This record gives sequence, C-alpha cells and structure tokens, in this order.
Amino acid sequence: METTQPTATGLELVAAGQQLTVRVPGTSANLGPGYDSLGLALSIYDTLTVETLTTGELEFELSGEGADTLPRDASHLVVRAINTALERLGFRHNGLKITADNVNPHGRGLGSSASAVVAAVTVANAMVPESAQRDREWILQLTSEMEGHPDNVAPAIFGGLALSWQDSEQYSSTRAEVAPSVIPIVAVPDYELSTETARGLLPASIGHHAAAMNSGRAALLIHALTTEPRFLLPGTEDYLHQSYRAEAMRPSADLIGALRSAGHAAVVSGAGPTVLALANGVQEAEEVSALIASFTAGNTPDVSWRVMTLAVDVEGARVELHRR
Ligand SMILES: Nc1ncnc2c1ncn2[C@@H]1O[C@H](COP(=O)(O)OP(=O)(O)O)[C@@H](O)[C@H]1O
Ligand SMILES: N[C@@H](CCOP(=O)(O)O)C(=O)O
Repeated sequence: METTQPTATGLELVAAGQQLTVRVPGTSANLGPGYDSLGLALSIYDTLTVETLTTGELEFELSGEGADTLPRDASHLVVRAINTALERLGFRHNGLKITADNVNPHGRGLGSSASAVVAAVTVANAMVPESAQRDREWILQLTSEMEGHPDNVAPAIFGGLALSWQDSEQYSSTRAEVAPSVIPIVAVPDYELSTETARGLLPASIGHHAAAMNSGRAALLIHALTTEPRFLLPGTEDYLHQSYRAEAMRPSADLIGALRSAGHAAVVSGAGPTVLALANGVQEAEEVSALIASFTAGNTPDVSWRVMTLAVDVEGARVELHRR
C-alpha cells in the first residue's frame, strides 16, 4: 500500500465507499491498411473494480496478465488514468482499491494499454456525481490523447468495428456493423513488442503511390468487413506499416505470409506481434486454425503460440456494478 496525494487545488472529493466494476474488450487495430484509424473489438475481456477509500492509500489486487510485473503504486497505468480523468472532471479521490483481472496479453498488439485507460477513465467518469459526468465522446477524446491514436480506444469504448479520424487535436469515431460471417482468429506469440518500439520503426513519410494503393485497400476493407467478406484478402493489404515492422516480428510476419499465400486474410494485429486472421465463415476459420497449427509446428519451433477463435464484441466497455 502507498499513500496517494492527487493534486488537491480546487478539486472536489469523490464520495467514498463506492465500488465500480467495468469490463472492457481487447481490440485489434489497423486490420491491415487502416493504420491508426480502424479497430475491431474482440471477445477477450479485462475486468477492473475500483473502490473509493478514505485512507489516502492505494491498494492493489492484481490477477492474470501482468500480476507479477505491473507496479503497485501511483505509476500503475490505471491509477494514472483515473487521476487524470478525475482532475479533468474537477474531482480527486482520497485513496483507491484497484482490483484487476487481466486476460488480454500485454505488449502483443491486442490493445491492452488502450483497454486499461478506457476502463480507468470509464470508472472515473462513473465515480463523480451524475451532473458532472461526461459522455462517451469525452472518454474517446481523453483516452485517444493518452494513447496518441484513437484506433484501439474507440472499439474498446463503443464495441464493434470503429472507424476513427482526427482533426488537429480532436478525435472522432463512428461504428460500422461487421458481417455476421466474419470470424476473428488470433495467434498470440510468446514474445512481446511494445507499441512504442514498433511505432519507432516507421518512416517519417511514404510515397504517393503507396498512399494511393493504401487508400484503395482501406476503402475496400470496410466494404469487405461489412458487406462482402469475399474481398477480405485484397482488402487487408497494407502499404503503410507492416513491411517496416516485419523484422521486429519475423515469426509473425512469416505466419502472415503463409496464411495469405493460402488465400486467408491475415494481418499484424495492432503494432504486433499477434497475428489476426479474418475468416469468412466457420469452415474457413477451421482451415485457418489448422494452417496456423501446422505452420507454427514446422517453422517457428522456438515460439509458442496461443491461438484463439474469438467473436466481435458489440458492447464495448460496460460498467457492470455501480454501488453508492
Ligand atoms: N491492464 C493494465 N494495467 C496496467 N498497465 C497495463 C495494462 N495493460 C497494459 N498495461 C501497460 O501497457 C503496456 C503494454 O502496452 P503496449 O506496448 O501499447 O502494448 P499493447 O499492444 O498490449 O497495448 C504493458 O507493458 C503495461 O505497462
Ligand atoms: N495504430 C497503432 C495500433 C497499436 O495497437 P497495439 O494493440 O499494438 O497497441 C500502431 O500500429 O502503432
């Protein structure tokens, strides 16, 4: 336990004795050509419960992913995000108990940090009196600022397929409905790659030809995901980021190459190194899983993979319990 001292000047104290639980989906961003703009909410959930205390202390009960490595003090991402959100709302707390059960693997390209800040800001917003609470657009704005890009936080907040964009410092997002036959399959390797490192591998600019090619594929991808999934393979071709990052995730890049050569729409999930395949129907999903198993057994013997057939989450972040 450590004593916390959030900035006190002019801030109101939130009511003590509150307990709030939020369940937040993991997300896969980019989906190939949708760099920093497209993201899909996935049926893999972290659960965060926050209790407001009167002791001025921070208490932690962490289980699952990161339980052994995450800090148990004010530097914990969830505490930092709660403090920032409360301050923006004009409030502060006098101690918190954080209980987190994390399922989403960290540093793998499934938006774990985005899910953590969305959960934290959603909880902070629910902690203040109703008259001071803000809407989900405000949560989108603040969490996009924290992450530096909106493509993971938007689907984590709203669920489904999020199409996000930025005007100067203003972030916006809208949602599209994914065709019911589309099945996401993820292959999560045992090695990590931080988003910050992966972003550092990208060039400062790209040529007009690549930009034009990417625009066409991004437009096609929306149509493929929502209306005609038979176009998923060409729709997931990317010209902006994957090739620059491939050397930092060679086993994942090789698996993507094998899946695409066999006709399956496979991409780097977020900044990697998880591989996301988008199958059109159950039969293709089974073929994808079988190909992942045989390819990884024969070609990436030093890497162990966790393969999950998931669903598209359509709810987004949900406050499940709200007691005062
Ligand atoms: N639930 C969480 N609670 C606290 N910190 C988290 C949580 N999830 C992620 N993080 C932090 O974010 C880092 C991973 O972020 P990042 O490199 O962006 O990868 P990812 O693709 O998983 O979002 C973790 O190493 C950890 O420091
Ligand atoms: N558009 C971002 C997405 C990062 O996603 P993450 O799940 O790896 O955090 C990027 O490609 O850098």
